[in-house]
Amino acid sequence: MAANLETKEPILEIKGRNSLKGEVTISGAKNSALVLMAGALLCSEDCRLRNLPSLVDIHCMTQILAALGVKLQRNGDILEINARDIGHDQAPYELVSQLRASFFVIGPLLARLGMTRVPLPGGCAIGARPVDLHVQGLQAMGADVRIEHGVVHACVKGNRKRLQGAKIYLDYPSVGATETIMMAATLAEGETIIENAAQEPEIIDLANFCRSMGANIKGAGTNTIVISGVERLHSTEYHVIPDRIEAGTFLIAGAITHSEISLAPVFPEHLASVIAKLQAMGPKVILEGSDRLRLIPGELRGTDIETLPFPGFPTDMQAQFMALLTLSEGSSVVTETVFENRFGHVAELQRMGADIRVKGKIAVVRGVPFLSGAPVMATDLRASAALVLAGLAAQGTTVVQGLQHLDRGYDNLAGKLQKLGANLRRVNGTVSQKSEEYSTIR
Ligand SMILES: CC(=O)N[C@H]1[C@@H](OP(=O)(O)OP(=O)(O)OC[C@H]2O[C@@H](n3ccc(=O)[nH]c3=O)[C@H](O)[C@@H]2O)O[C@H](CO)[C@@H](O)[C@@H]1O
Ligand SMILES: C=C(OP(=O)(O)O)C(=O)O
Repeated sequence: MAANLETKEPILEIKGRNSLKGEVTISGAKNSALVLMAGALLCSEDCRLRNLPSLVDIHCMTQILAALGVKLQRNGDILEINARDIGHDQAPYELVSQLRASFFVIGPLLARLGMTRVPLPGGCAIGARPVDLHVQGLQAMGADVRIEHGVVHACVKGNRKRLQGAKIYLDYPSVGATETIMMAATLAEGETIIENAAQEPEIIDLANFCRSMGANIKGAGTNTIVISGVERLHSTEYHVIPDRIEAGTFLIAGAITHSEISLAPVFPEHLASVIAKLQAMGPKVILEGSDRLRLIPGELRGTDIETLPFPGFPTDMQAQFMALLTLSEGSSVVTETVFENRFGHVAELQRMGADIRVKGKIAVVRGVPFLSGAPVMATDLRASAALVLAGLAAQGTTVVQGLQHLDRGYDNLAGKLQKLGANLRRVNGTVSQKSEEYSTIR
């Protein structure tokens, strides 16, 4: 029990074992919106992004663009961006250090200005996360790149004004490196071919966004992307795709609480591996119309999961699935192949009674009959979601700390769960175990 927990940080108190009901609206995709905001730097005319989620990461990216001299205006889920006058070539360290996607400004800034300086990025502490593939790609396109005091300095070599098209093979299909090279190549001279490119839906969204501004990009969504550089891009209005990871998190919320819920809008093809694994465990996922999913709960059986680049099972869903596996019958093996340090949630799930053993990149989960509420600390974004999910199913009260991680990437997760009937509340400051202020228990 989390009795009389004293904390000044905001926390989430969850009373578990409530069933959920109803429909949840899925917000725009964080990882798409962030890279599209960087992509807007490629264009000197107005860009309007619709369906932007409300997240700390988005706010932070807005501040980075503003610090570069970009004019921005947000109205609800719409963001107007005008990057005609980029006044600074250096992105500010205090902001860039807070999120990984901040580094993605390097490609567009280099393509637009011929030079730029971008500090090494932050983001979830889930591995070393180097930027060597981004750097090698830019170098192949004729950039001089050096790293000094944690800042990447890049400029177009010699007296050329534009980057040059190149054939680039990625040693690993890195999402970020594919995006950096794609954006840089959009305004380069000649043709760029990216081989072993990432195939994530966010790559297709970036290609569609750039195309809507007049870029010439083919093959996005396959492992070979061909970009023919153009001299300039024009104004656009663009709708961000739904967040497949938020959708996956809600599917698990339904499965772990044995509740029937539906979610929309979603692109079901973005969730194919997640749906396949859920169905292998017992619940059913039904497609209604073209963009609504209904989760029908079922008895939970363990299954094995291996994270892989898209279309494989997403690393950004591994922690949430692990929460579900802790309550599933039998043993499951979870193999994390994308990031070398993405098991931060394990120790916290163990505090709630989960039976998990970790060796290197493999975790063996043996299902237990129940989890018990406990005070737990989120170590990164998806770990925080996993703890919330575990809390929804646990007996008693779970108190999740470290909400700065959750706020980076989930648009009002607590509010959306509350609307579905979850018994939770967010508290800023000191908390005790008293429960009068909880929402009504069904
Ligand atoms: C803001 C954003 O979009 N974040 C997503 C993006 O992160 P991000 O773009 O950082 O992920 P990458 O695909 O680049 O990283 C995958 C692997 O490649 C390695 N690597 C990457 C780049 C590089 O230059 N050198 C290198 O070795 C990384 O350390 C990691 O082990 O894709 C990940 C993989 O789907 C997701 O988990 C993140 O949510
Ligand atoms: C790892 C993630 O984000 P980032 O790359 O921004 O750290 C994530 O979205 O799960």
